[in-house]
Amino acid sequence: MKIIVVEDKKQGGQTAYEFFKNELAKKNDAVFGLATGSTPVTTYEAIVRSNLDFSSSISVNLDEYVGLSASHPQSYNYYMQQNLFQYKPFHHSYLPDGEATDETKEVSRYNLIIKKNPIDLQLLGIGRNGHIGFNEPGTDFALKTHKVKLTESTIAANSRFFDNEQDVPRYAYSMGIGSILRSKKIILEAFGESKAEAVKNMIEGPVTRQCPASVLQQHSDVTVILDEAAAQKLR
Ligand SMILES: N[C@@H]1[C@@H](O)[C@H](O)[C@@H](COP(=O)(O)O)O[C@@H]1O
Repeated sequence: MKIIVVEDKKQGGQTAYEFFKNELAKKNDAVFGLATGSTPVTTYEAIVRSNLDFSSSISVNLDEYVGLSASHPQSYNYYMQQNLFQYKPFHHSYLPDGEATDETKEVSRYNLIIKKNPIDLQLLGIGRNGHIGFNEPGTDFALKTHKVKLTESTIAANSRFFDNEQDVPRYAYSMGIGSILRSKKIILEAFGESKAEAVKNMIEGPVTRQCPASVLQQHSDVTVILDEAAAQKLR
């Protein structure tokens, strides 16, 4: 793993943006794996400020809450529209459908999309408990897309985006770790003290299902972008 420590999340976003720029320069029809949450916001801001053109590229998002429509303000579909797609449209953008009525079909549909569109550059954040996407502690590393029961700690952490904790969906669809690991290049961003423990476990801890992000130690091209606060527990 390569580790880059930046001054703040704005600089972190700029650093991640460079990866997008380099990928597009190699291949204008590249496939980008995209993430949501507060962490990638500065990356999307840097992309929006730039002249990068994604109109020949594909995006595939990591996850979506089960039960939320694409127009729900807390859905990840909505987040992507607001933060990126309205300014930088892709040739095609894929996300799981939170309102799918047949869950088994939805999982197969999404797996087929990932199979047909191998990810060149995957952007990741990390949960306070070490989750990536919505792959919570204990998840089998071989899994592809699956429906996840969110842990209490994730529900509590994500409740800040909702009016109250009761409104946070209890389930999500998530790309599995097996699929994430097949991305050619991965960048993971983490900002702030609340991520320091998960970052330490990811980088210095054993590879264990208890910290899903630790599996990234087994991938050959991972860059971790941290601010000082997120890096503070590293040796
Ligand atoms: N499913 C998302 C993840 O993809 C994200 O990386 C993580 C951290 O979120 P944040 O960036 O808001 O701290 O939690 C969420 O639950």
